[in-house]
Amino acid sequence: MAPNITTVTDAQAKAAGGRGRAYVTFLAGNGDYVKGVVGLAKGLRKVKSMYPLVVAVLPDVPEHHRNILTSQGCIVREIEPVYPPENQTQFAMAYYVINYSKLRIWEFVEFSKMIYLDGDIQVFDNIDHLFDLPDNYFYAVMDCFCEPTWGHTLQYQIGYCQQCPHKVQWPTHFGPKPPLYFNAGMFVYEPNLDTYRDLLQTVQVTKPTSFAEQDFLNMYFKDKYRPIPNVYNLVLAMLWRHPENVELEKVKVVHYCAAGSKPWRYTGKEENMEREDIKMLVKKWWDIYEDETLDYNNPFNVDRFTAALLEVGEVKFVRAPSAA
Ligand SMILES: O=c1ccn([C@@H]2O[C@H](COP(=O)(O)OP(=O)(O)O)[C@@H](O)[C@H]2O)c(=O)[nH]1
Ligand SMILES: OC[C@H]1O[C@H](O[C@@H]2[C@@H](O)[C@H](O)[C@@H](O)[C@H](O)[C@@H]2O)[C@H](O)[C@@H](O)[C@H]1O
Ligand SMILES: [Mn+2]
Repeated sequence: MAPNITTVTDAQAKAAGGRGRAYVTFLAGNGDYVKGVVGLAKGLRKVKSMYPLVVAVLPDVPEHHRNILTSQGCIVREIEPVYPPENQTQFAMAYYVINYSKLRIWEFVEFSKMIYLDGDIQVFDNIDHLFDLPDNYFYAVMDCFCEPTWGHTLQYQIGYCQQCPHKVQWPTHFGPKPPLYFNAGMFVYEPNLDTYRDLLQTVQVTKPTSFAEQDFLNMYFKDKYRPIPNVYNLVLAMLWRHPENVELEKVKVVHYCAAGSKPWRYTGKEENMEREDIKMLVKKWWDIYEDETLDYNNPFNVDRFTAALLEVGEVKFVRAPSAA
């Protein structure tokens, strides 16, 4: 079984000399998103991240999926679902209703700082330095409003997008420009029990909207949000909506959120999916997913892992005599 993380209070953690750092993702259901999380775990290993990957799993994630994640070195943590109040909202995607459960990750106070990554994200360059960003803010990449999934909004209807605010100006008679809006597939945050309790209480008195927990988090962290460069979360639609804002060779994190772009389901049939850059990014994901040298229990990795620990002198490894 995965190591059990005990929840410590902030005071206890501070007394113990502070808390750790980790990446965290979210997994729901018994479907194929587990492949996304395995790919993410291997991608973080490939870029030699120093920090573990915690996977917050809903109760409906089957044992054998949890075992796969543990065998890939993930820390698997079961969470209870979070449901929004009864509502008539038409979510942009019906399944978005389960994404409110992401809010449970504010309870992981055994860690001082975490980077949340969707399961359909891959990290192609080391981003550990983001953990050193100043505390007390919420860091994420700005989203784009140009996809039809935004069809219900004024921004989309007048062609306004924060990624190119000078192309179509926000009409003054519409009132103040909308605050900067982030994509909630990747963000840097600090777990905190007071914030956690307030998030859960606030969600129950907030009318759900199209982008579910993403809209909610944007409303909740409006005053703490600080944008970080697009290279930390390339929302794929940027490739055809704002190519002038993308330098593909500099991109560190790719978010496979465009319709038809999930690598483990890719057919190339949906709109924009036949693009050469999409095909290249999907192949890059598969190259990592299928690379056995990146498996956690691969002898190559275990030796490297042992060497790293020995180097920092944290543990004394005494090789057991081989059973053979
Ligand atoms: O059936 C599902 C749907 C979503 N997710 C998780 O919820 C995140 C957000 O959903 P998704 O990435 O599909 O939303 P998008 O970014 O494509 O709008 C996923 O990345 C997964 O981590 C999951 O585990 N199982
Ligand atoms: O539950 C709401 C989701 O909203 C966001 O996805 C959207 C958003 O990025 C739109 O801007 C795109 O047009 C769309 O394709 C994409 O699915 C987050 O990526 C996801 O983690 C999750 O919060
Ligand atoms: Mn996503």
